[in-house]
Amino acid sequence: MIALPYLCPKNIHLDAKIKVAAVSYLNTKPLLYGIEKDETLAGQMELLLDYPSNLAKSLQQGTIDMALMPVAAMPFVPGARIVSDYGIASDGNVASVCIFSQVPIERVESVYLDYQSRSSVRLAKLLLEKYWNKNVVLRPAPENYIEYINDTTAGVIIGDRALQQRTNFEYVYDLAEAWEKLTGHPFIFAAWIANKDLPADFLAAFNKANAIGLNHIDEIVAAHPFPYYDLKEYYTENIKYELTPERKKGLEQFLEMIAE
Ligand SMILES: C=C(O[C@@H]1C=C(C(=O)O)C=C[C@H]1O)C(=O)O
Repeated sequence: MIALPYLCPKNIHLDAKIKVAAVSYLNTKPLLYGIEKDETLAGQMELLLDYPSNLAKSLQQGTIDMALMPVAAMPFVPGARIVSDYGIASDGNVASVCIFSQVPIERVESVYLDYQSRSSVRLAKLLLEKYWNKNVVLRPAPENYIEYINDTTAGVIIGDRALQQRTNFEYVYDLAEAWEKLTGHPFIFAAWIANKDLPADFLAAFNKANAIGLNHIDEIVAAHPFPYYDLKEYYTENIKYELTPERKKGLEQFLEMIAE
């Protein structure tokens, strides 16, 4: 039989770009710096931005191929695997993942859970129970929920909005710091995750490109004026980008604890 390569559906897919989705917050800018500048990668992939809970949904639904996905969603995405050495982590004191409250945690009776998050809301539930020993009402958050954080109702807020809210509340409880106190481990919030095999050469180039921005932090800070928080401190002290063995131990423990 004569092979007709131009009719083979496989060849059509050769032209399809790999759909990669990243977190749309400031915390991800250093990882994207090198990726966006790399012309070879740009030719191979399409970059989309969204908030974390939507990234998990898109990977689960198969509308994207790879995402900087919240690790708490891993058990719900069949075939999910970490495909890079970079992600969004913290060794304690992440600054942008906190429970915000106008009363001390001892008096909190209910907590709104940020609809944009998967990892931090799961972490908050775990910490309220095991670190603060509290039994509170957990509330799904409407879009404008920050307005309703008052009195004995607290709220988990993540990302840029959390950095903006730090001076608006009497009490700010950092969840990576509480996790570190509870377990002695760092915390990984999100990692580059795929649920299918992707070309090894693409993944290798993608991995390398992640590291480039980490050597250009001053330039990235200058390109993103942000009056609410010192981004240099955020990128160098609060967020940790390398998925080191020590940080992966924290991830392993988190996944074990949420599976219980
Ligand atoms: C530190 C952060 O890490 C994140 C928190 C996530 C989550 O809670 O699901 C997911 C991705 C990261 O953006 C943050 O957003 O502030």
